[in-house]
Amino acid sequence: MFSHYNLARLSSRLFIPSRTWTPTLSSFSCGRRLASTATAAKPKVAEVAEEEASVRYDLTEKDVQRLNFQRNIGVSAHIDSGKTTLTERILFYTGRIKDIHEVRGRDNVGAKMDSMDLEREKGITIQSAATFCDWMTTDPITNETDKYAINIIDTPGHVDFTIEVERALRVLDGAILVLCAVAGVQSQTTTVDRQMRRYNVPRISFVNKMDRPGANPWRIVNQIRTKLRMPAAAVHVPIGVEDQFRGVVDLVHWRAIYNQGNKGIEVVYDEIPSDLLDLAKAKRQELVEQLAEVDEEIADLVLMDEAPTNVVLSNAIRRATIGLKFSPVFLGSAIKNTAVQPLLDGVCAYLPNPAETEVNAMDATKPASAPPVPLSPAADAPLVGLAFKLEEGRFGQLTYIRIYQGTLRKAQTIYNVRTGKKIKVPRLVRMHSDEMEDVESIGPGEICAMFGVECRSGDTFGDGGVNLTMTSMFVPEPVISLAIKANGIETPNFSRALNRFQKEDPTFRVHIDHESKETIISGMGELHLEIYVERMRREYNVDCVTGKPRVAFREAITARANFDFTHKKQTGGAGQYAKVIGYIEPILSQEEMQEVTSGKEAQTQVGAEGEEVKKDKEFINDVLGGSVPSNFIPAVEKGFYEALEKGTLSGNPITNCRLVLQDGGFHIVDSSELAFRLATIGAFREIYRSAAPVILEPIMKVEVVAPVEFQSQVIGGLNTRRGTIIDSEVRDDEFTCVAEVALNDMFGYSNQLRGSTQGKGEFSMEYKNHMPVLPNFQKDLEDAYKKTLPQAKK
Ligand SMILES: Nc1nc2c(ncn2[C@@H]2O[C@H](COP(=O)(O)OP(=O)(O)OP(=O)(O)O)[C@@H](O)[C@H]2O)c(=O)[nH]1
Repeated sequence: MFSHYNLARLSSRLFIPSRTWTPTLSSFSCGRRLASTATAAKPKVAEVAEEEASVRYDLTEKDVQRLNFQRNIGVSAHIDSGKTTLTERILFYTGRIKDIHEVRGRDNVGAKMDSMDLEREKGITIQSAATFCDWMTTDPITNETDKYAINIIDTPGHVDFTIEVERALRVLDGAILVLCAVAGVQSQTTTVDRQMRRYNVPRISFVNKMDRPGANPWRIVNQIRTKLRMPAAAVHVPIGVEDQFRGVVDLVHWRAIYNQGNKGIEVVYDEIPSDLLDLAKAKRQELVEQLAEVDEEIADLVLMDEAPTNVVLSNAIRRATIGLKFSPVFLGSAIKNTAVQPLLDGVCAYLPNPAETEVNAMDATKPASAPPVPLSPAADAPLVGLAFKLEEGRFGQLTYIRIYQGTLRKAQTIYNVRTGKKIKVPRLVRMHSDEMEDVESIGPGEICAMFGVECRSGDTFGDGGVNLTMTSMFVPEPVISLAIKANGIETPNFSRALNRFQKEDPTFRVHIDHESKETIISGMGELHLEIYVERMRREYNVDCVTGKPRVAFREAITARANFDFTHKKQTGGAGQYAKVIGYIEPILSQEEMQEVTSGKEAQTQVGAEGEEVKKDKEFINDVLGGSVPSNFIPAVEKGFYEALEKGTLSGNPITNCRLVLQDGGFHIVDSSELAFRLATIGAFREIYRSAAPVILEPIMKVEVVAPVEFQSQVIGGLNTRRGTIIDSEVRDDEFTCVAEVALNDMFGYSNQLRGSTQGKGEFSMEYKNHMPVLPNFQKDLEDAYKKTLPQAKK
């Protein structure tokens, strides 16, 4: 048996090809260093790592052999960069599909990974799709061929479906960041970059669309360095540009790579064309220099004026990539079937295997502050798996699960750690987009799906051996909402569909407005909600009428206010009596609040019990001496959270608020849970205005791309919408402008942009954060809300 940390040494003795690990002590120690870098954002890992080595389950030789040739990767990018087109090629070259079908292709089949009818009609990816394939790669140094098993998740690019990217990255070990060779780093690229950083996901970059007029890979490499602040260098030089693009120079192994045969299926290696030799030498030197900035071994060689060998270079790229310090940049054109296979070789060579990613869980039996428990991808260890995505399939609920530790078997009894419920796994499948393959068991480090298992997205499963729960993923707050009702008589399918979608997608929320009795759905954008309304019609046969989309405003207090409130009611029979004393205050400063809402830190987390823990709402019980009996404290807490549901300024939920209960009073007969709940709500409403509340609105980062001649119209249009221009870039005949605009000012923008650019402008927007509205607008919102209140209507 071998300890987890001995993996590197063991690998060297057993089977690891030279390109994946340098079998020396230095690679071992580097592995440790990288592990701690990779988990820098997670608490107390360093302390734990030292002690926990003995707690970790040992890996067997079989484990190591399997894990070394296993990769779990995601393909993420800005909308329309070519992720689905690229994944289609990957599936074709790995033999997973027999032919290539294009997104919006003339054959009307559509790409494999866009399996929903809606996706094929709209030509966009809505849900992430999982698949797996095997890739045979030949080591250019040893000439040995190895088979790698790759799980791939293709994620949507549109920001409205950002949760799909979020949950995919949560369970992946590495990613391909796709960029367009013309547009480069776009708004959604920065979002994906942030998400990759949040989950410590190493990435290789792929500059796609090298065949497009205006393709310029060097500008894109530069943008990765400056805009994403990620040290990067190309590992390829293009052979031919734009429509002449026909292959790449491999700078690491010093050779030319071309595609031949049907749809580029054959990879041909050749000498580097003589006219590219100088450029290739300069770019290899640039690669070495960039690596020297982040890797000691290469830095030492550079200092001694020595050139690294191909093996040394390749190992350094791997180390630095896994260490989240560097991104190698590959070039290609998915649509022209050029240089996709070298990217697959790059996935195997430079992205980590499941054992190289440090993963921690929380002990569900201990408080949240207890140190995390590191997991080990050993097949014989107790099972720990995370359900990261739910989907309604033809045969019931399909639950996607990533196994972190142990083995999941068909017919095995497993436990949902949150609910403690026992479940027998009825059916286990490996997913290939909408098709599936039945399997008997799934080992650690793999992704599969179970049928007929009731759970929530984010639940952890175990086999009873350990009681561990995985930490949560970031769930952004909804920015837009609309009222919805069935067209005609409401059937049970109406609520069935809404329940289903809420369970699948944590960014989709449903609530009933108690005053207007309307059902309100909220989400990440108009398209997001539109897709669900359409799915209700198609999948549940429910035609819906929707109201006008409304911005999801929020309220927040900005100052502390003390309360001393008595709730008293005497109406004949038993009375009601409760007294509460304490204060409310903001938890975070304005700046901190903006950080939280922009997702730099997880705002909504799932605690040990699986319940949502809102970091921006907190109740503290500071009562001493029993002035409020302990059995009434939960009622005070409940009342507080109830009061937060609806602020009295505009009727929107209140965030960033802490209530501290310090004192109170009770009556031996008349006090009850109801009385304390009502007393807290009363106290809160009474002093709310003294806590200087403000209304917050979602601010969006808007990116517009249009031909240069329309630049002034576009900027003028954004200015009239009170936008702040934060970046703009002019390329040959196109320009990009990035602005921050309040979502409330963005309604109707697509029509305006179409009109002012003769239909040639495009825009995308993503949620940035919530900010206080201007005082006059706050007054308008308050007045409008007052008119909707029952007393105003009388
Ligand atoms: N010129 C050129 N066009 C490409 C290339 N790859 C993809 N495209 C085109 O770009 C468009 C978008 O491609 P998709 O594969 O749907 O992009 P995506 O990133 O998956 O899109 P979403 O999932 O909706 O974000 C399609 O019209 C493709 O044909 C390429 O290498 N060169």
